[in-house]
Amino acid sequence: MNKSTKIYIAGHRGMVGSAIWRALESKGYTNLLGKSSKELDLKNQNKVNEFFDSEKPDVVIDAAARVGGILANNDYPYQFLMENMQIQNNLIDASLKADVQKFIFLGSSCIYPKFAPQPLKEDCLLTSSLEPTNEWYALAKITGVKACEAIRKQFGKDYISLMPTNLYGSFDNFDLNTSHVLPAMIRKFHEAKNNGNSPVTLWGSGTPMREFLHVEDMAEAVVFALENEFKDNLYNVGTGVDLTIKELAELIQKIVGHQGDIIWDSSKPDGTPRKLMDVSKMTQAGWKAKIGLEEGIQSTYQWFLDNQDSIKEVKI
Ligand SMILES: NC(=O)C1=CN([C@@H]2O[C@H](COP(=O)(O)OP(=O)(O)OC[C@H]3O[C@@H](n4cnc5c(N)ncnc54)[C@H](OP(=O)(O)O)[C@@H]3O)[C@@H](O)[C@H]2O)C=CC1
Ligand SMILES: C[C@H]1O[C@H](OP(=O)(O)OP(=O)(O)OC[C@H]2O[C@@H](n3cnc4c(=O)[nH]c(N)nc43)[C@H](O)[C@@H]2O)[C@@H](O)[C@@H](O)C1=O
Repeated sequence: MNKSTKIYIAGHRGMVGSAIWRALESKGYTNLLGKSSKELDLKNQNKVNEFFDSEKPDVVIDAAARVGGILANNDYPYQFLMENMQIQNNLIDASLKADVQKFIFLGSSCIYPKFAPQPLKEDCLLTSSLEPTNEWYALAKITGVKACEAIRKQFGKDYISLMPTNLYGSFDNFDLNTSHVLPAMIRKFHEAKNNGNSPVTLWGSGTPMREFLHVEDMAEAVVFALENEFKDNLYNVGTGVDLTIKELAELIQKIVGHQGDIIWDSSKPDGTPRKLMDVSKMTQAGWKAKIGLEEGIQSTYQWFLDNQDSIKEVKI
């Protein structure tokens, strides 16, 4: 890919989009384009079409979405379904009309069925029913994958979908109602440590298993996908390693240095029991994750400490 290629990163202020921006900049890409949601609401089809008409990007990376943890997904099904479909439909359709040559769509591991065989292979998509806490978000993401696949099939364009596992890192959302588990645990253990090692309440049973990928690894995967032509439309992106939520809690408790009790609140949902990615397609393509979980949590905790006054708290 030419370093002056015009690349539009939708969602460039988010955790993933900003990491992609930094990764591209550090590799010498000079023609990056981004708009905040205030400057361009991607739910507005007319505005999106006007933006594509005037800017004419060569490449589009879609890291814009309504994103949240298990509770936000469960409590706001309409926003997670509709906003995500609106954003991605407008971006994908405008890209096709504007003759964008390469489009990278970011989905999520929750597109796969709740009880699919582990590790999750790309071809288990649509083989059985979804996890109820996030089926709305998953359905939106599945339609995004299928729209890119349809364009690939019908128009022969290089539109691909990457399915990240659970992500974490700097610029994450630390709002305790809407965040994912890893930033929530960092904040809860940190605040409890500073409160005389008071007990920390976590959600569910602690038995579900999750796989975590550092956002800088995710950004590297996107750059890899940008610079290489993939033969297929759908690729999982993860580490291929998971752990229980209880093990994650003990690791974060150790890193933060909290010494109190952990209480498990069984009134909160567990979600899917396990969603470990089969990452062999990406490995065969030539990409693999580099940042270990303990190292990644340590640097994320350090980032949290350095940015406590300005941490992001997403409200819905
Ligand atoms: N975080 C995770 O664990 C995972 C994330 N993903 C996927 O990665 C992608 C990025 O997620 P992440 O970075 O974590 O999310 P963030 O919430 O950090 O960022 C999302 C970005 O989307 C933008 N956005 C949202 N709505 C609109 C809108 N209506 N118009 C314009 N822009 C909008 C926001 O822009 P602004 O800041 O300007 O408001 C924001 O910068 C998403 O597709 C998500 O589904 C997949 C798996 C796991
Ligand atoms: C990325 C992914 O993210 C979501 O799926 P999820 O993995 O279930 O989400 P999560 O990170 O919020 O929780 C993981 C596990 O952790 C437990 N848990 C314990 N204590 C806290 C806690 O304090 N906060 C949160 N959020 N979870 C907690 C929680 O009960 C669950 O068992 C989907 O939105 C989905 O759409 C999606 O794509």
